[in-house]
Amino acid sequence: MVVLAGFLGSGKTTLLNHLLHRSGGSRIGAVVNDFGAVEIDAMAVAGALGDSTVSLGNGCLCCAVDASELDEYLERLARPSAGIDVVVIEASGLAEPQELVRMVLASELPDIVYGGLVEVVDAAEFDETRAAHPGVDRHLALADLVVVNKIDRVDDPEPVLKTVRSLVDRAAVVPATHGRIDPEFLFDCRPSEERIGQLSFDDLHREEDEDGRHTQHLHAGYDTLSFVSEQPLDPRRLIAFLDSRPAGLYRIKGYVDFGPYDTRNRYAVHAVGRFLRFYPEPWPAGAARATQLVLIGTGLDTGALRAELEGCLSDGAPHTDDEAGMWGVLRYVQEAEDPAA
Ligand SMILES: Nc1nc2c(ncn2[C@@H]2O[C@H](COP(=O)(O)OP(=O)(O)OP(=O)(O)O)[C@@H](O)[C@H]2O)c(=O)[nH]1
Repeated sequence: MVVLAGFLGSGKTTLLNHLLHRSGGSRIGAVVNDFGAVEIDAMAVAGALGDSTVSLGNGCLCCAVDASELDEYLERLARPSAGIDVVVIEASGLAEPQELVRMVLASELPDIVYGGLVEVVDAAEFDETRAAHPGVDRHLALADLVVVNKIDRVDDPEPVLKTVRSLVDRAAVVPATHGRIDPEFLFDCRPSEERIGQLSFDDLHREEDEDGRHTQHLHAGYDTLSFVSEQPLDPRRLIAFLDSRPAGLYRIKGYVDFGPYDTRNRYAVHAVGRFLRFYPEPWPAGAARATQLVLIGTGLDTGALRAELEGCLSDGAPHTDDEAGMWGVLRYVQEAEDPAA
């Protein structure tokens, strides 16, 4: 069992998808823990995994009451007939990794072996994330492997790599772009006995008891908004909304239906801090045409945001004379970018 954690939008799902495509002979199962009522992450990996994905849906895995709940999911993936070698638990971007590690260590399933904590870091947003959330340092100190992702977004990766190395406790620090790390590296990443000692149940409980379980979780101060609509969105209105998004709105993910503006494709959307990208992809056969978005941030007026998103709904006007309607969106589509390549 490998626990995959990292702050919102750092690239956990991207890394998981890379592992799924490059795992060689190993079979990988995944437990996807999303934050928000719409299971965007589960949708993003489901195609690649089929029956080997378990999605925990709404809520946060680190707040699950006990390990037995997790065991229920793991049992499905760990049974020999599933033929799965490695299970990756992708934590929501706001999860507390030590809670997840504690739950894996507490698993009563005989076949479950804890295989380490992988933390993904967004190299481009690292300084700001740390400044806003000092808890991130604590997470890095617990990690067995730190993937410093999005190296392509920084001019000089050395300063961030140096800072990360100063925060880890013997963990390997690997720079990466689009989560492309050697899977062998990750699967071999077993914690030494010393590390298990460091992450003993006692230590983890102690931390929990002293500080209170929920109050210090990263997600305690976060607002989330899930927006679902079967009515397509108007591309110009959505771009106007995104261009003026409030600073506290740190993360947006999901799929957008632009209706008649592009009947063939849905548009996966990712905003992380200042970063915004659309990824058009053909609608999967049989998929319901709908927009599904999750917005996460601090100090959000979720009622006002919902109203603004409702204001982005298309009024159904024909667009035949409006070829330029999608230009704003296409500005944020990157050509020939294939995260899985
Ligand atoms: N430029 C660049 N973008 C990346 C890289 N890795 C991931 N991304 C993009 O960053 C965005 C967020 O990636 P995800 O993999 O969804 O991040 P996540 O950590 O699973 O996000 P949460 O589930 O919200 O915590 C997507 O638009 C990715 O395509 C990278 O190395 N470079």
